Amino acid sequence: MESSRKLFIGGNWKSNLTVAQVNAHVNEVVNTLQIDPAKLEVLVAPTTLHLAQVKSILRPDIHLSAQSCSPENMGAFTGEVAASQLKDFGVNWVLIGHSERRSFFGETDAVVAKKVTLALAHGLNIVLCIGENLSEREGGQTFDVVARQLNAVKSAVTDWGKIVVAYEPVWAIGTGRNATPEQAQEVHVFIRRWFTENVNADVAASTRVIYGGSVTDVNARDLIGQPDVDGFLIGGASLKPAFKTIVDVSQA
Ligand SMILES: O=C[C@H](O)COP(=O)(O)O
Repeated sequence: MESSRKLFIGGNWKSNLTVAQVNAHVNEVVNTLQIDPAKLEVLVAPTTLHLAQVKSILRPDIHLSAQSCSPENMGAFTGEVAASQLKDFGVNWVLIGHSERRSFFGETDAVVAKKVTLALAHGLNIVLCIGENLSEREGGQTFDVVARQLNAVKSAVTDWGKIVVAYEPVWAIGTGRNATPEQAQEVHVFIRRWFTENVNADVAASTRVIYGGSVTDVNARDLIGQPDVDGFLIGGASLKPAFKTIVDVSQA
């Protein structure tokens, strides 16, 4: 990355870790990260069940995030946690639109937009996840899919300053097959152009666009070297000591 945008690295723990493992990982890895606050913001997203535990031990300079929020306000919605409840509890970030929510739990673009509306209404910051699946990439539809997913939230977003966009090609998530630096850069440039054409040049220049999909301590350096890759959303490697190495090489 070569810009005035501050780097952003998120660890999405997905549906992983026990209570004991959460304690060990926060104490031994997350809380020992070396973070230059002028250069980098770091976020961790444990399961909803572990938010309280992590909140009680996490370093205050690291953002705590939920992995999802309800598309509805508080009320009779069994199993859901409302954006207002996250905010009330002291969680200021939420991941929205992750491909696992979209593909395994049927979250449509419309549901994603409802969540974005409520999250912003209640003052949350959002990591908005977008990206194409393998057949869409092979069919040459990557830009169409990414544009469709951005168009779906456009009218819901009242403040792009509260949003980090995570480009996560589905075919790269958890597969060990990361996008090449050139593939990531190409889509990030497209996303920035979408901002120029659909929002404005300031938002295009200032919005962080991070990459997710099989990021490791081995490939992070090359990916972060791309001018429009502003950081990472990391799944598997965020559960390991490799997270520390990724943070280190990204700031170097
Ligand atoms: O949210 C994170 C992404 O799904 C990437 O997961 P991964 O690093 O395990 O491929």
